[in-house]
Order: sequence, then C-alpha cells, then structure tokens
Amino acid sequence: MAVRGSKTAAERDVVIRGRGITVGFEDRLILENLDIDVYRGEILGIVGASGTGKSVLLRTILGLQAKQSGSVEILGTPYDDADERTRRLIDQRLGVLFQQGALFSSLTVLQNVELPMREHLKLSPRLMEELARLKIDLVGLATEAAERLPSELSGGMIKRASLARALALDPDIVFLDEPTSGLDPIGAAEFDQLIATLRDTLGLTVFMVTHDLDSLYTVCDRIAVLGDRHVLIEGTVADMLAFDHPWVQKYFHGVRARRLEA
Ligand SMILES: Nc1ncnc2c1ncn2[C@@H]1O[C@H](COP(=O)(O)OP(=O)(O)OP(=O)(O)O)[C@@H](O)[C@H]1O
Repeated sequence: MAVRGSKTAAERDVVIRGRGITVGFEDRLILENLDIDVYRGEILGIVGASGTGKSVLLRTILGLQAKQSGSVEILGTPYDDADERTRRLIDQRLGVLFQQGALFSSLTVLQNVELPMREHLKLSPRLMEELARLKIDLVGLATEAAERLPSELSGGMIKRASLARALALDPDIVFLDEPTSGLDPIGAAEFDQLIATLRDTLGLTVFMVTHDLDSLYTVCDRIAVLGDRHVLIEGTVADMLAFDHPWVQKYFHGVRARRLEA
C-alpha cells in the first residue's frame, strides 16, 4: 500500500535502512556518513547533480559496491553481514532495473525474464514460461515481444522488458536507475504511470534514481536529494521548494520545474 497518509515517520515500516554509509574511490569520497530510510510501499525518488553518487548509493545498498563503513539493513535483516543463504533469500525479494536495461543481448525477452527464475527457483520450464509471459503482459508489452531479441526493441520496450525481468521473482522492493532516461516525454509519462500502477496493485516499494522532474512531481511520494556526499534533504516536492540550498533551489525552481508547477 502507498505510504501517502497520516502515519508519522516513526510508525512507518522501514524496508531499507542505511546508516553511516561511506564510499570512496582512491582518495575521493563520494558518500560520507550517509543515512537513508526507505518506507514500505513508497516511491522514493533519489535526485542530485550528476556525479553526486546516486548510482553508487543504489549499488552500495545492493551490495554491488564496496563501502568503507556503514551498514545496510534490508527488510529488517542486516544485509552486509548476512550469510550467503540469507543474502540469497533477500536478493529474491529485490528487483533491479539498471540504467541501460542490462538485458542479455543474445537472449529473447522471454529468456531474459526467465533468467532470475532459473537462478533462484526450481520450477518446471512450462511454469517458468507461463510466469514470464505474465510478467511481460503486466508491463504492457505485446505477446509477440516475448520472442524478440533486445536489439529488435525500441527504447521504451527495453525499459519494459527490463522491468518485467526485475519483477520476475515478485519482489518487495524494486530499484530503478534512471528508468525514463532516453524515453520521449510521452513514453516517460507512460512508464511513470506503469510504475505507479504496479506500486498500487502489487504493493511494491520503489527506490528510483532519476533526473526526471516529471517523475518527481507525478509519481514520487518522497524525494531524497544527494549532495555534498550525503542526503541534503528528504521530503515532498513542497519541502524541496522551501529548502534553502543553491542546487535544490535551482533545480526545483528552474524553468522546467516552473512549467510543472503551472
Ligand atoms: N567504479 C568506480 N571507480 C571510480 N569512480 C567511480 C566508480 N563508480 C563511480 N565512480 C565515480 O563516483 C561518482 C559518482 O558516480 P555515480 O554514477 O553514482 O553518479 P550519479 O549521481 O549517479 O551521476 P549521473 O546522474 O551522472 O548518473 C562519479 O564521479 C563517478 O565517476
């Protein structure tokens, strides 16, 4: 269910809790002592200037990027210290859509969507195919798309196919890295709508890195702005508009933002 409502932060169910996250490359710190909470059922938009570490944060939460210090708890379980079995169980409850879609180019859409099932579940090929076709339908792709290779798909179809793969294991949390980048405004708006519908119908929690102001205004319940190596501010669009920070002011009061406010 959506988090929109009257619950206070303390009453909400935190599904991702990051504390004191510090990540650097060589002598350059990208994230320093960063804290972040993600609440069950919300769509959280992660925004910030280019290079502030949004993708690094996403990868760090997923354990794909080593950190110098800090902790990450996912669905109530410490993820960093988890043994392999526990980690695999948590991984099954997470879906990820990487920036470029990251579909395997030599596999059809159907085979791509089946892949996580092959890795994590013991299902008959027939059941796997049925489930994969359901996911393909769920994200609004035509039945024929299942047999196509990624190179035969438009940008919007690749995003949808990647989303179908991210949903393959019925995850609780979906991570999206710039899901609408490269889409035309209509395709982007349709994709945003799809995310919102899936959140509402499947009860997903969505962690979405984005540069897309339309997405922030239309589908995100909450926004966290990265800057100066940590979360500068988190809250609603109204909170962003009232926040006195040069980048946040410029971004949320810029020409594009004013168009959305109009
Ligand atoms: N594996 C790596 N090795 C060295 N530096 C890295 C590595 N991964 C990321 N960085 C650096 O960390 C910084 C943050 O990168 P990141 O991709 O998280 O930025 P971002 O906020 O997602 O940017 P954008 O909005 O442009 O996608 C960048 O300066 C990037 O060059």
